[in-house]
Amino acid sequence: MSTVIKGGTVVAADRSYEADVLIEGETIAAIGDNLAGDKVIDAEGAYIMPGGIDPHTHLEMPFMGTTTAETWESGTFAALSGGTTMVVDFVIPGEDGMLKALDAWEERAARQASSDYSFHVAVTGWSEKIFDDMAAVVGRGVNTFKHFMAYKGALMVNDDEMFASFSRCAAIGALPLVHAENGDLVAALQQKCLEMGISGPEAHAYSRPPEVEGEATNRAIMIADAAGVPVYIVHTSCEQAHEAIRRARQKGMRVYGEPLIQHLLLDVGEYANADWDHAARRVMSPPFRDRQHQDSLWAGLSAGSLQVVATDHCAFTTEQKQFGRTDFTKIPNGTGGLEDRLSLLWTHGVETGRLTMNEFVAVTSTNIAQILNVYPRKGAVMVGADADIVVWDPKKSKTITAATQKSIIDYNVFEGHEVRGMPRYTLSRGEVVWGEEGSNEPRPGRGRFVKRPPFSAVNRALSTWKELTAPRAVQRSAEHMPIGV
Ligand SMILES: NC(=O)NCCC(=O)O
Ligand SMILES: [Zn+2]
Ligand SMILES: [Zn+2]
Repeated sequence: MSTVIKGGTVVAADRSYEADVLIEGETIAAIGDNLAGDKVIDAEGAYIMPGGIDPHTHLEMPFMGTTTAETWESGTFAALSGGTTMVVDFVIPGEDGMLKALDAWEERAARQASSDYSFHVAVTGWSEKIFDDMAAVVGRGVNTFKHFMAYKGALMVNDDEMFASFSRCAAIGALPLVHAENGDLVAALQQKCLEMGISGPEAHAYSRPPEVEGEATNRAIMIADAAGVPVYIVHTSCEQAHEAIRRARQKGMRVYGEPLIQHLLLDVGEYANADWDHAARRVMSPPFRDRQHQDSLWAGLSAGSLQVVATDHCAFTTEQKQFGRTDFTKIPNGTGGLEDRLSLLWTHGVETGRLTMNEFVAVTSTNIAQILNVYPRKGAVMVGADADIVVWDPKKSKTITAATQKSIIDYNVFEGHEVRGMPRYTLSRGEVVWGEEGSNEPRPGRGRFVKRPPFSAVNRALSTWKELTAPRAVQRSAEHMPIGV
């Protein structure tokens, strides 16, 4: 059975051109003029783009004494409805270690996911077992490891542990990811706010100023440089962190920065809202910033110093947020955005001229696939690639509201935002899973795990360079040594 998408404009990361796209089974078989297939999908007036990849989600994740309420079933369905065809979710090891945690995540995802998925695994300490398990994790198709510099007393790792883990990543061809906030400082500033009697959600932003993020970002980059490994900074929210990334990249270091759609669009003023629930629903780390930081992030996306737009979809219900009713440090950290990332970025990026359509495709899909070493199987409209495609209608519009969203959370932090640009159809491996001819129901069990091999081109190049420039002892003959040595 073949399908042809007809009458649209293919928008890739490097160019746009008019063509039909022929799909045979699960893959793209041809791109060209006047193609024919058993089934026709109308793309007149629309753009044919690679499906979005969200590289940062937390579905059903145990965190801060509770578990994120978005399930694999609801989260991946919400993703498809917004044009995202693959999510990469964070596995957080418990007492049983990485491999058991990976088993648990795989089981939940395999049973429920409608979209394809992959994983990152967190390194939350250091031991011989973690050293060994990291190689086993890579053997199972996961090439990225997450490090939290914040969440003191829970997930946080120190500099020694990060250096050990980053060095291990270099050896096994993996990419370290970092949540960059100085966890000691955050803990001290949280305590200070509580002592001052500021216990509401507004204290969340006071306790995590941009400097705390900028310092940690710079430190993570320096540790990665010493270890000889590329590094990916998750949820880059401010100029200070962006500056550290920009500076490192100008020096030739292999550093990636990931702004979130929330940090691009939502303002720190949200935490001052008189309604406690409104403010608490927006508590995430790092917190929202002001306009100056948002402008810096937008500039980074067009300048190329930031490469990816994600969501860090980590969604808790209002009831869960209320665990922190009397103490902001107990409000579960996290917000959502998985469903609306593409429409919001299109509206505020492409429609305003901040981004070209090609840059939009790059930061929502292609760059991510390249960085995560799964390109061009994912992230490309190309012959031989998986037919994960969004037929994007730039004229379709909606007002975002929790009342109609696919996410099962009882609110949406973008409530009331108008967006223009939405999927007409979303195809996952050749099948319409959302749109006028789709069933528009979750398809639990349809999604597949996407293996990502180690040793990307960047890993290899950096290892080669590090080996060439490694410290070497100078061989000196006895006559050039001080007497007595
Ligand atoms: N970002 C956030 O507040 N929650 C999710 C966990 C993390 O990524 O830090
Ligand atoms: Zn984080
Ligand atoms: Zn996260």
